[in-house]
Amino acid sequence: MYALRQGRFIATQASQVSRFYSARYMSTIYDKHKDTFERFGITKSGNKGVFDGEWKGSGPVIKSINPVNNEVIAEVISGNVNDLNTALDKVAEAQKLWRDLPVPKRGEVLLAMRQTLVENLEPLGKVVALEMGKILPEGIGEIQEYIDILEYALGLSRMMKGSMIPSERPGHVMLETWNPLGTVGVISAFNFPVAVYGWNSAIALVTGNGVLWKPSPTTPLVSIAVTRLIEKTLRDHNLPSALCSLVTGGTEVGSSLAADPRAHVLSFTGSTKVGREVGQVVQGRFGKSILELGGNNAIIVMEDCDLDLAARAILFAAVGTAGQRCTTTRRLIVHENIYDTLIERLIKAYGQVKVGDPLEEGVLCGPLHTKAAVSVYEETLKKVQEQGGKILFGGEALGGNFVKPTLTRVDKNMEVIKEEAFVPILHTMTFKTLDEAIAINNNVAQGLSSSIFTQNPETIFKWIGPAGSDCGIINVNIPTNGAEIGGAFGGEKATGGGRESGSDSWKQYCRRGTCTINYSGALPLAQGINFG
Ligand SMILES: NC(=O)c1ccc[n+]([C@@H]2O[C@H](COP(=O)([O-])OP(=O)(O)OC[C@H]3O[C@@H](n4cnc5c(N)ncnc54)[C@H](O)[C@@H]3O)[C@@H](O)[C@H]2O)c1
Repeated sequence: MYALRQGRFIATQASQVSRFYSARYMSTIYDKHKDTFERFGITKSGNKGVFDGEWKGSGPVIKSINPVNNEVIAEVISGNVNDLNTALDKVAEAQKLWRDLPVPKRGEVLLAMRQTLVENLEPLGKVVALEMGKILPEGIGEIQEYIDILEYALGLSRMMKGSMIPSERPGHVMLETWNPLGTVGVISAFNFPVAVYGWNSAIALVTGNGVLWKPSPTTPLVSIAVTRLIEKTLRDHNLPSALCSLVTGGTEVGSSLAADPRAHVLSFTGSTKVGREVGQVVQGRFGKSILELGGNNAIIVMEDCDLDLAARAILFAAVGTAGQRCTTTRRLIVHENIYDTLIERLIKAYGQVKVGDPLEEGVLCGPLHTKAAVSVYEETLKKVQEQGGKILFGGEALGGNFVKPTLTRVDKNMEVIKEEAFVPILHTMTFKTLDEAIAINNNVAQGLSSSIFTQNPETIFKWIGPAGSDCGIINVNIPTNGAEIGGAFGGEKATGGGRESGSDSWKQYCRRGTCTINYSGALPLAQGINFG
């Protein structure tokens, strides 16, 4: 029965995918979306990928590739280490002016940036979809996230406060101040080519810092588009536009930025492998790092849950963004009594998923970002089978960068499920007791996001308590993805320990000053020490 359904699914998918190559993409992507690119001053070639108050670029030419058909969209002259050096000096110069603005005045500038993004919401979302490969609603959602965090930062501009601390000495006052650190270097990953910059830059700016952005080398166009909008806003406010500088490029520029003491905070989003190196380099120079690294997120499904709700949540969390979110659900831990029922529903739901052009309505799963990711998909499934697991649904590359979202049946001890494969593969397994389920959830190196589906309050409080999930994000009755900007975002263990966005994450972008002011005219010492 399943085989039959699966067979029909493969045929439909294959015909859909081949249509992309033949009809839809005969004209070049750039020409087809010329108006959108021209709106941001992006041409087919010769785009300058460095901004430090002026547009330039002395590094190698990099190509932005459309993941739907691997056609070059446009070329960018990236930056090199010299460009980075100059840009870091320019940001530092601009920051001197910015740090002296009263914080609510900084908030006004952020409000204007928000307005510019609102006016460009759809076109920017489209550039994300074209360059990264995520579906259009998610591309637009990413820009919306940037808008949301700017609103949050505007609120912060009236609320970032220090505290008064009781002093043990008479006639003394102790207080805490929060001042900017200087420059925040942002190195971002391909999968959130705008939102990661938004989360960091909005908070870095409201706290009085300048920002230097090194985006993923595979998504340079949208970083140019965003920087142009920010540049205009800063100029409109008579502020030095180098405050938000950009240096596109690859490993060389990234590693130089990590090593440079002029980047007082280095916010790195990417793989655990690279993040481990970056973290050590920044620590070696006593800089501050915010590390947002890989995840291996699980959903636990308890017997007492609302199964409809769980099934719907799992589908989008595992298949959305073609499995290329740091918070994608990669492991499904299901109570043994409901496993068969849930898997049957999921297989049915997976059969309805439309894989295809991210700009087409109704498509839920776009292509993988690169061809190399297709090999990761195939190799992971090979390992599943070698280690004794089974493929329950999917398991096929569909041509180009397209793959079929896949469900596997694995044992909780298999090595393959300990790795983060950045593709739409969901490993399913069973458990008997809550303790066992929590142990499985925690038994991986990564600690980003986790969820439980249950209606039992005791289970909920155990899950969020000291013997519960060891992740930074601990959800109940919602999936592992879909974080709101109001909370602190980030994870433990090999996810790096960083926190971004809401709550008190803003403090990471600040120098904390503990100030003791003596107005007594005498000199009493702390701890009652008397030197006579
Ligand atoms: N935790 C989070 O918030 C979060 C969010 C998004 C993505 N991610 C993770 O990012 C990964 C996918 O993104 P990716 O493939 O772009 O990651 P990646 O590690 O390959 O690259 C990330 C960035 O690091 C740069 N880089 C590469 N080598 C460097 C070096 N030696 N020094 C400094 N910079 C260097 C790259 O040019 C890129 O800009 C996944 O593991 C995903 O889980 C995590």
